[in-house]
Amino acid sequence: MSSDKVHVEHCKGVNGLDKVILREIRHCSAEVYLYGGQVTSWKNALGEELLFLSSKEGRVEMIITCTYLLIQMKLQKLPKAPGIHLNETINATFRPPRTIRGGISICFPQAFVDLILRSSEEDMKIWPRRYECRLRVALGPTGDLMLTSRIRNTNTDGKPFTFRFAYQTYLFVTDISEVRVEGLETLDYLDNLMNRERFTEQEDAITFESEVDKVYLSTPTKIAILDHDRKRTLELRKDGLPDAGMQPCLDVRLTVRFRYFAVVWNPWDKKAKAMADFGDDEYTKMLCVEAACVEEPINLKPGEEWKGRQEISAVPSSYCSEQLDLRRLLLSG
Ligand SMILES: O=P(O)(O)OC[C@H]1O[C@H](O)[C@H](O)[C@@H](O)[C@@H]1O
Repeated sequence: MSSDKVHVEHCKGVNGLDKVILREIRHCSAEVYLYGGQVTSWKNALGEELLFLSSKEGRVEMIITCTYLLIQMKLQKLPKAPGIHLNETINATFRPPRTIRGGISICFPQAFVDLILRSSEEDMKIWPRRYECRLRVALGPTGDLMLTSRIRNTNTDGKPFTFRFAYQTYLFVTDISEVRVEGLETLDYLDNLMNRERFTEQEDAITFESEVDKVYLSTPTKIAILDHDRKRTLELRKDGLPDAGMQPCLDVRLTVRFRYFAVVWNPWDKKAKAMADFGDDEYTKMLCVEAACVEEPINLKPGEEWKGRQEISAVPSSYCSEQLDLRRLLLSG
């Protein structure tokens, strides 16, 4: 790719670890490390960071292989549109879906990176299942951050396996006491701080005054996180997928709607102090809102593949939800 078109860049990050930077045309950006496939940065067009990263070093965990292989980096272009040609003497050949070389091509980029993680022999000792885990991290045309995961059972012994999944998304907020979460009101939740007992949310919107660790059930397709101080709303969507389905043949795709679960977590002051990889006051600057399948594990037979997806967009809080929908409709129409 020539330098004026570089929207995806593979480079070295902290401690020489490989990372990929995605840049969208209005200068929104996202960074993803091959180590863990972890998205460590997502910035809007003003260069403001929208994700939270702890200032402390993380813990050492016994985990299965966590360095993904980079399999594809792409600047996706719309097909170059055939124009209206008044001069019939031109001799180029136009034949959709082939592109037309010359004239003015309209490029509408959507940069993405595809990563893959496969079980190694070492992993088999810890979790004796063969799998292929694919992750696509993409920036949408308006700077939305889109994550798509596909997990495939590649067991050769005919055995199914089960797993749980979450996009543990640490959002940066200006001041947690000024944050509201909308879309989860009146829903049932399991409270992790009360032995996963089931309650019904009584508040009109969720606000934060103490530690929260809840798993909301049957959640809607959209959850809004309103950051009052920054006058910004983060909209998390976890739908837009075909219905869940299983077919009696190999190579089926299972699509699970993340709408069923959403984890909302903030450790608050005491737990923050007790966490070695978290600054004492950093709880005021973050909120975890996670699209997850944590209650019912996902079951995959050999050859089956599960797909999950999460999208987040950042918009000024002055947009009301109808305007959001209208804007999205106009952009997609
Ligand atoms: O420390 P970690 O394993 O990364 O988990 C951090 C937090 O993640 C989730 O949000 C869970 O609901 C919490 O119970 C947990 O404390």
